[in-house]
Amino acid sequence: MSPLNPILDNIPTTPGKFKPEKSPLHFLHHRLRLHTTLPKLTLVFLAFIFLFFFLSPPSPTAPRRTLRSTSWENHVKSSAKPRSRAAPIVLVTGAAGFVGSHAAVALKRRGNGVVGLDNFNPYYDVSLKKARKLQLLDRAGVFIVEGDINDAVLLRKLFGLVKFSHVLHLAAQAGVRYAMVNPNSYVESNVDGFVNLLEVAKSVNPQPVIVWASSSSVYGLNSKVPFSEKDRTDQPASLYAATKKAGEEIAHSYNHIYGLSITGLRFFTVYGPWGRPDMAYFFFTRDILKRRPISIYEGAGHVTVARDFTYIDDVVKGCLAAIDTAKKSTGSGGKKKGEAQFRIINLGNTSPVSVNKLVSILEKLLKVKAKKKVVLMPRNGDVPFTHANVTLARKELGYRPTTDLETGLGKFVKWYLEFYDGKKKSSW
Ligand SMILES: O=C(O)[C@H]1O[C@H](OP(=O)(O)OP(=O)(O)OC[C@H]2O[C@@H](n3ccc(=O)[nH]c3=O)[C@H](O)[C@@H]2O)[C@H](O)[C@@H](O)[C@H]1O
Repeated sequence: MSPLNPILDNIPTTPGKFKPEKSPLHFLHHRLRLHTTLPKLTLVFLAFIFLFFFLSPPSPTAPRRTLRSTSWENHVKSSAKPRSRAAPIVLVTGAAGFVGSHAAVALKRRGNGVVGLDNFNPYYDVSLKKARKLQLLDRAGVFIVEGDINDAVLLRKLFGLVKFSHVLHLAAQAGVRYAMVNPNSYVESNVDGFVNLLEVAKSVNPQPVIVWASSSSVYGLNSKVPFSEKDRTDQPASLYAATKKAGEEIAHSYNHIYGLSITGLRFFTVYGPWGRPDMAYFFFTRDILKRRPISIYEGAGHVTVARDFTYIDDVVKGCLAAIDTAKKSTGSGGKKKGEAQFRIINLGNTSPVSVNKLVSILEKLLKVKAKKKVVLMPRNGDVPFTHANVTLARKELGYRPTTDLETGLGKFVKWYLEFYDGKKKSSW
């Protein structure tokens, strides 16, 4: 794991990189030419202390706790300072992710205190996550701690440093199809990690409000459209969907037992600049530009596959409105003091577009004809159709999506061409 906090960049990461013949002990010994036993022993002791503090390997997930640890703590505290006393102070998990980076920047820009947390895992190109950190978060003044939501010690440390009023929990193992490749990663992040976060959140005082990302995939095989929060969600089509649904049930139990105020937002296929390379619109763009064939799924009986593609700025507005409209948690120190708010809200675009149409928009924007292969949708967790009913989002959050797919993809393509051409890095 590479150190991402600039102040910690020069600390050796692995003991194996340390060359004994150039150790501080050797250096001091050589320079001082000590001949008596007592000073030698003192020197050995001092050297041992030095080696212990500076060269002990960090835990794989927690920030490096070295003699300089106060530096990262100070960064956390200063990033958490809101512009005005009444403004929210938000811990954003998954802050180097697609939605997380945009949301953290938007919160900071409007004057909230914001601290990011992200484990920079290699599910997709880590350099894109690092670029989001450098070009979005650092520029906006959001400090990001490299760590994992499964690290309870780190979470408690963060809550000890800052009285977070809200957690915007966006850290997750995303992607529908990858769940067949690495099922355990979904349980680890979306179930274990979420429980770990809620355990810490319920026990601190004051308890923060939790706003978190669920998914349209919980509707699974539901065929009643548009999808309303009242529709059944007990037929997941993928393990990803099952873990998001589990998250909703877990959230309910923590709300019920401990008085945590929790809002789950069901995101519908979010896309836009700085997006995720594992998503179809993103890798279709890469493959069309590289003149590689792309597979367009269709359902049995030539049924068109479609998604309610939702532009990132609309989703971010929904996240911020969820923070602003959430009622406070009622518990303290792990004890419920009264009923707390529990919400589940769709954040979609309300106008599904077929994958065929998505591709034709990309062809127009990229000025390249795609090499299309129409294939039967594999049994890999995909569902044929999503369509959000956002009546509740409008009522609760004042949510009104404003970006159609053509406009949103135009912004994505502009970013994509600048980012990858600018980096002269066309393959990943
Ligand atoms: O809202 C969600 O809950 C999820 O949204 C997203 O999943 P999806 O809606 O499946 O998006 P994405 O993979 O971009 O496929 C888009 C379309 O292209 C079709 N598709 C896909 C691949 C391919 O090769 N061909 C193809 O036609 C495919 O069948 C689909 O119709 C997030 O990844 C997920 O993390 C979760 O947040």
